[in-house]
Amino acid sequence: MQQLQDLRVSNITRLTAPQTFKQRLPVTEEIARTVLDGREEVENILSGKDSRMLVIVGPCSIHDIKAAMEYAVRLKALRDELKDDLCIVMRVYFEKPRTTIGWKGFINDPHLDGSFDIEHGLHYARKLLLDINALGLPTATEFLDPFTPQYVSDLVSWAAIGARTIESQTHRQMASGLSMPVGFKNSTDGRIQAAIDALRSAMHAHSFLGIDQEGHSSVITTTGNPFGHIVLRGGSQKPNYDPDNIADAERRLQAAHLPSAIMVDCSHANSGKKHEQQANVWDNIVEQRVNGTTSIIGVMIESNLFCGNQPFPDDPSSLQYGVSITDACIAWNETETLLRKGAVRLHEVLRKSELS
Ligand SMILES: O=C[C@H](O)[C@H](O)COP(=O)(O)O
Ligand SMILES: C=C(OP(=O)(O)O)C(=O)O
Repeated sequence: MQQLQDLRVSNITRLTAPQTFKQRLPVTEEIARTVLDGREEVENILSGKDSRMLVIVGPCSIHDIKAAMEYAVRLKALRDELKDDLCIVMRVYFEKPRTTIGWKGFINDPHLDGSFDIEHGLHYARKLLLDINALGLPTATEFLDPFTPQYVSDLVSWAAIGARTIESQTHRQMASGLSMPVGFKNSTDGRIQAAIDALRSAMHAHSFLGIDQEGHSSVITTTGNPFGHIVLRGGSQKPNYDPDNIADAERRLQAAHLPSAIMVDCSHANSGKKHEQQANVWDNIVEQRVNGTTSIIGVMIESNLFCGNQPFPDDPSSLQYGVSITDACIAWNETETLLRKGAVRLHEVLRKSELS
């Protein structure tokens, strides 16, 4: 008999089950409080009970635990300082969806050397999420591989479904079972409708294939996620955060009988992938909010200790510390300045609406 399967599979390595990771790296009471409070803050912003601006900010991707922790310590202090006007959550992205090929993130290849040590990637990712939450700083991530949430989603307060997977039924089903609010990006070509369709799909119950906590192939049945919203990230080399595009998104959401809750990604096609442009997008969004566009509930910013990016290394020891190895980010100093400036501007509006 000729071989019928695995003709193009060179290896299958069994992974440790999610529950074993959780026993090795358990959640403490204090960490659980940070995760749950973070989710509740985001939910309150989405339902209009909390009028602060949600800010998902942090590196395009995590590749160095030490630098990520240094960033987290700084961000926690800024979160506390600006807490009256902004709800700051750290972007902690471990999975990178690629347009064609490229490094697929820290979980897939944590040693940056093509050894694809996913077992350690999951371990270090879980450990970093625990450490960041232990600071009292909630986390945000993109979920890409449908098995990843079983390993780390208990430590995440906001999740994204990215522009490259927004039309995928697998990802919509996954989002329907996630325990935290989820942002759905518009497609890479700029279409908003795919994000709205994803949002509607994820609100519903689904049954699909997945793994359970013991790592067994299982049927997962979900109840649907009521805390979804769209994220405008621009597309086809064009931004989509201007008032006309925001109004168009509001109309489409209303037509679909969905709440008008929109996040704007200051990076990606909204910045033309030029990190210097992110501040302009942020300023524009703050002004739209000040002028009464309450449908804009939050922003995403790609920021790192130092600005710009560097090529994926042949030799990981040659990397510059605190600089992105995926999309270019704004530097920490600029992040602090622009968030402080925006918070002052938003403060007047928040106080006015509280008084009225
Ligand atoms: O956010 C990161 C990138 O924009 C995304 O992973 C796509 O990257 P690529 O087009 O370089 O593959
Ligand atoms: C890949 C990302 O974004 P998008 O899906 O919008 O391209 C990202 O935020 O890292």
